[in-house]
Amino acid sequence: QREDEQGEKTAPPSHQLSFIGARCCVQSNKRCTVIGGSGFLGRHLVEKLLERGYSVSVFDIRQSYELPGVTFYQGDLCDKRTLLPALQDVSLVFHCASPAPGSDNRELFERVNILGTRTVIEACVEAGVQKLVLTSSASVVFEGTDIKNGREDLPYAKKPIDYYTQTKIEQEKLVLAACDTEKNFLTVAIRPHGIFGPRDPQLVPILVDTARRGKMKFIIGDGTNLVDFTFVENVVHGHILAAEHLRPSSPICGKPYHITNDEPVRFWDFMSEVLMGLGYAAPRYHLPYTLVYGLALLLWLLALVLRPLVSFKPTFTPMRVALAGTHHYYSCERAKQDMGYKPVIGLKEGITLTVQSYPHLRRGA
Ligand SMILES: NC(=O)C1=CN([C@@H]2O[C@H](COP(=O)(O)OP(=O)(O)OC[C@H]3O[C@@H](n4cnc5c(N)ncnc54)[C@H](O)[C@@H]3O)[C@@H](O)[C@H]2O)C=CC1
Ligand SMILES: CC(C)CCC[C@@H](C)[C@H]1CC[C@H]2C3=C(CC[C@]12C)[C@@]1(C)CCC(=O)C[C@@H]1CC3
Repeated sequence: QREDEQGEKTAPPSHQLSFIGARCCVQSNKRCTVIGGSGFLGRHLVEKLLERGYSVSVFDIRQSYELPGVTFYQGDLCDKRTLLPALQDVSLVFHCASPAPGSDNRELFERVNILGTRTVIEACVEAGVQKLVLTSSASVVFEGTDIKNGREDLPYAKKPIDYYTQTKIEQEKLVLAACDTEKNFLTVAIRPHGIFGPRDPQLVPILVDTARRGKMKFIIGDGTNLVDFTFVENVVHGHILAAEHLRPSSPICGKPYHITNDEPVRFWDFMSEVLMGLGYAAPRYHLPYTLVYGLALLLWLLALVLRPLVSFKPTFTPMRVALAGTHHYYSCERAKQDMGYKPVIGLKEGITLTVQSYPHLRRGA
């Protein structure tokens, strides 16, 4: 093990890692914990970290898989006592836990994303963790109107489109404000957008379910709006780059970074390609954006009023309609400059890999 100019333990070149990793223990600066590691992004991150010679622990409210070499800690991140054991002797923590965006449960979002993140920061400091990488979201600046090539200096949304976004804003502010080079506690926030890939529980399953119910016939608006969809491996790559560039002298300390595929695509072309890849027809008929948004708002209000009596979940929520009918794509120039980010998988290849990974969602399966 070597030491760099900051006195930090550094890893040997990556070709040595598998050899050393196979034979003995992993260096202390390669011990990390992934909070939310049972989830879609979390599990992909865990797999890549293992591949790169890290020793990985997972902290999550549920355990969704087993992997040799991964220690699981099950618990709620809002509870510091259960969280602390998962952070012992760890120098790096990834925080990618959140309630699902579709849950519309204000109390839950506030508890987990705001109070819980405060707890994560306190626990990291108490346990002597040196680096915290947060999975934020590019949506923290999205208010339901067009964003074209948005950079990180856009202001946070003043009117966030839902509780998920509102609490992701607070979460990001907390983590970035906690960055303290004097105390050697360094933080950074990664803002991905529209993550897709194998095992995604959201985008493709919701899309297929909507198609199977015969509701995927319409294009909201004129269909030319450009959006970022980011293949999960690129998001993982951005997280690992951020962790490895996080040093006291680095420009990335305390900053947010957009991580995208850097290939904005028409929202409806992307949806059509996924649908057709799985054997479903692409949507064809156009509906005016304002009409659909108004209807979605009405349905959402109705669901809210009727909640004590009946529970129903509309497919076309105002949030989904806004995401489907506006431009929202982001520049990842800052990540390219400060940490040499470049997507590792192109959009076309990402779509192919994703479609292939869902044989059970194919038409007729
Ligand atoms: N999926 C997407 O398109 C995008 C996701 N993100 C962010 O990426 C992160 C990961 O998202 P996904 O992997 O898609 O979601 P996911 O739902 O698959 O994973 C989230 C994980 O957090 C865990 N979790 C939730 N509450 C917890 C609690 N109280 N204590 C411990 N663990 C808890 C869940 O059990 C789950 O395993 C989230 O922070 C999300 O906000 C950001 C941008 C886009
Ligand atoms: C029914 C159809 C009109 C739309 C089906 C696809 C949608 C489920 C997805 C399209 C864009 C996605 C997206 C997210 C969730 C899934 C979609 C709405 C996020 C809200 C997930 C969390 C984030 O941080 C931002 C994402 C933006 C894009």
